[in-house]
Amino acid sequence: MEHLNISNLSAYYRQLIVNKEFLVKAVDKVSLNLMEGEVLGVVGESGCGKSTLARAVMMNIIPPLEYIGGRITLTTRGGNVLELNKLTRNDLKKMVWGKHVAIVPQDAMSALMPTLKIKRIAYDIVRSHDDSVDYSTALEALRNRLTSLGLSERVADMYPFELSGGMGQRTVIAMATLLSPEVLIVDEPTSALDVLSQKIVLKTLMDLMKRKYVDSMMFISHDIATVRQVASRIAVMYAGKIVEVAPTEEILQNPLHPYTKGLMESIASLEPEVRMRGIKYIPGQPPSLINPPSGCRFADRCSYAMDICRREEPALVEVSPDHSVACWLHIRR
Ligand SMILES: Nc1ncnc2c1ncn2[C@@H]1O[C@H](COP(=O)(O)OP(=O)(O)OP(=O)(O)O)[C@@H](O)[C@H]1O
Repeated sequence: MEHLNISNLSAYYRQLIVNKEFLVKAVDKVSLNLMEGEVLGVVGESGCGKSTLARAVMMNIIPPLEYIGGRITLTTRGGNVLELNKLTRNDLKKMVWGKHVAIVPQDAMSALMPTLKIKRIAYDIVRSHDDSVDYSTALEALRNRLTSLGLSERVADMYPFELSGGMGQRTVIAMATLLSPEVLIVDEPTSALDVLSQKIVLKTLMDLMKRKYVDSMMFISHDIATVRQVASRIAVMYAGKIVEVAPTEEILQNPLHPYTKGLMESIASLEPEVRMRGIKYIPGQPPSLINPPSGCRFADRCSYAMDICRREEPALVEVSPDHSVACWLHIRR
């Protein structure tokens, strides 16, 4: 079953620079889908639009971000189809967020109210999606969820600052998925953690899938080495666009887009700095998203660039089963 279908999604930031308005095309005509049982990794370097994509998929559009166009459909376990881009913010809050699609944003832990205990925060989260739930039901659900994910139920009585980085992240994940949504989006869930905590958080995420607390996951990270451990498919994002999507092993063994190739080479590097930054192997910078080039956005950094690459934008095309790429080297004209 396809839980999420994203088609031609665009979301731009409206920015005022010296009294002149500009649009930052952070997510530009992105199409992706998410199947039941899969973890889709979304990778790309800092600033390519990953967090904006997460917000746009949820339709959590707050100025200066604007929804420009595209369709996001979510199919529930019961087979209902919700078109998220057609719902009001209030409907999304009541009917969709937390219940059918949840997000653990970047730095989620630091966004929690430090003066409230975890149980109170969890109750507020549940109530914002379903105001018929009473406090003791929510608390029992939280305790059960914490223990089934290997956390002590005592966590419920703690304040956010009492939790270590890894434990805090696992608690945030448990709270975000308390209502067992079909889709979970996690944005850089392990970036700020030490290696051991990273492993434990990844295990918690996999446990969520195994126990069917969530049915599918979008795992956003700049770090392919982490993504490859959990994702069944990987989508590579560059300058607001998806440039390649394929099953994890396929994209690791046979990357087609020159940008993806650069990213893959970086995983093999012995230098931690190169592994972290990913794209150091490819000279140059990504283009400005205010006025991106009209052809392929990677053309200026690409050693294979041809005339057409600077003239026309390549569409994301399936070149072999399940393997799509947006690159003129691989698209038949
Ligand atoms: N509030 C904002 N106003 C204007 N531009 C923004 C705003 N937030 C982000 N951007 C721009 O949108 C683009 C995409 O940013 P986004 O945070 O989605 O990227 P990212 O891939 O998630 O990067 P990172 O991993 O560093 O968070 C960047 O060029 C960024 O500068």
